[in-house]
Amino acid sequence: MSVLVLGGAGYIGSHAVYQLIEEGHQVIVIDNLITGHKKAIHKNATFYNGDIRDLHFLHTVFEKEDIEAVFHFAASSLVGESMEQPLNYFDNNVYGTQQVLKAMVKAHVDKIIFSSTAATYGEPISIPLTEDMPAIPTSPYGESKHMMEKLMRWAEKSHGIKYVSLRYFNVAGAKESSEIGEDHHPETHLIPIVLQVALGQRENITIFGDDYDTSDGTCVRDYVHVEDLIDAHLLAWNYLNQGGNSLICNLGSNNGFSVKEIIETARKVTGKNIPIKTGVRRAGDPSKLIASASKAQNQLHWHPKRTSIEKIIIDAWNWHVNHPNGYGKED
Ligand SMILES: NC(=O)c1ccc[n+]([C@@H]2O[C@H](COP(=O)([O-])OP(=O)(O)OC[C@H]3O[C@@H](n4cnc5c(N)ncnc54)[C@H](O)[C@@H]3O)[C@@H](O)[C@H]2O)c1
Ligand SMILES: O=c1ccn([C@@H]2O[C@H](COP(=O)(O)OP(=O)(O)O[C@H]3O[C@H](CO)[C@H](O)[C@H](O)[C@H]3O)[C@@H](O)[C@H]2O)c(=O)[nH]1
Repeated sequence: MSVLVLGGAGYIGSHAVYQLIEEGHQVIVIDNLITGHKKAIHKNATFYNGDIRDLHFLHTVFEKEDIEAVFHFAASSLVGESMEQPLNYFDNNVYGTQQVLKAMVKAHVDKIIFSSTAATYGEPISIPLTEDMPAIPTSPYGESKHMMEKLMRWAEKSHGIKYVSLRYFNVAGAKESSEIGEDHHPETHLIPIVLQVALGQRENITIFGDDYDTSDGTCVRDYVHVEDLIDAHLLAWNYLNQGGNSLICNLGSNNGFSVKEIIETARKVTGKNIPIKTGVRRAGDPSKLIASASKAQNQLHWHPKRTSIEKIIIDAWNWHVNHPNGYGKED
């Protein structure tokens, strides 16, 4: 039997595909390559180029392949873009997931592991964030992910589909072997941008606000290594296979780093002087996001192994040095 990875050509999905194949699983990938890269897909995966909103296409894949579980990474995921194009975000993320669930019902596939986000919480009422805190998203992106969680809940009640919704905090790093890594156009995430400055591809990094109520005035985030994150997905799948109930879980480290601390660590790792500029706050940025990771530890037995911020930045740096133009030109 096979695992179906939706969005398996993207940054996080491609790491899931590699890890699943390395652990001996058969993998089917669906991706429309809107932000993903064909070259990021493991050569032993079976690839279908298509859109999760196309129900007829999904039925064809589910009929052809013997699928036992779905790992769902396919989504639009930029907070700022979602503020400008809210309806596109609901279309791709909510309608897309609805079609996936319909196809699963028809094909009698009853397990899904799904990418959610810390953006579902909105402004934190206290730190660290626990899963029982209210979800009051401040962007259409966060709202769309919260709606996806609600779709799952009702699909479980009526159709028995079990899910684990993993609320990622800030995902960073790359596969230790540097075969795959992060390549977004445009890039908006802090760590890859800082490393592009170190590589000489950008002149400086603009810090979005240094007047927050944090130790050095810059925003604090909880960074998780992409490979640790994928470990949690495999554990979540195992948990469902053992009869576990559907679950919503944070994936973070209980630990936060400020923007300035990230830049300082990147200077040490790369040995480069990374020039900074201080800019205004970015709309919608909460000052501090730190996860309580207790639920993932207790329920999934998730114990991340690559928690030092140096390790996360070293692996990201190795990817950038070995692939200065990312995946380069597509075939
Ligand atoms: N990167 C982060 O820090 C972060 C944090 C929280 C949650 N997430 C979530 O994790 C998931 C993966 O994020 P990522 O950073 O790898 O993003 P990404 O853009 O690199 O990957 C998404 C993949 O899904 C594909 N895709 C998008 N819409 C599709 C559709 N309609 N049909 C088929 N394929 C489609 C894209 O082509 C791409 O390959 C997303 O759901 C995102 O919301 C990411
Ligand atoms: O050029 C930059 C880019 C980012 N930042 C700052 O760096 C921090 C991290 O920003 P990222 O864009 O890397 O990440 P976000 O925290 O905004 O968001 C990420 O994590 C969230 C959950 O915590 C969501 O899931 C979202 O999808 C994902 O992109 C923020 O304070 C941001 O203001 C800068 O100062 N300059």
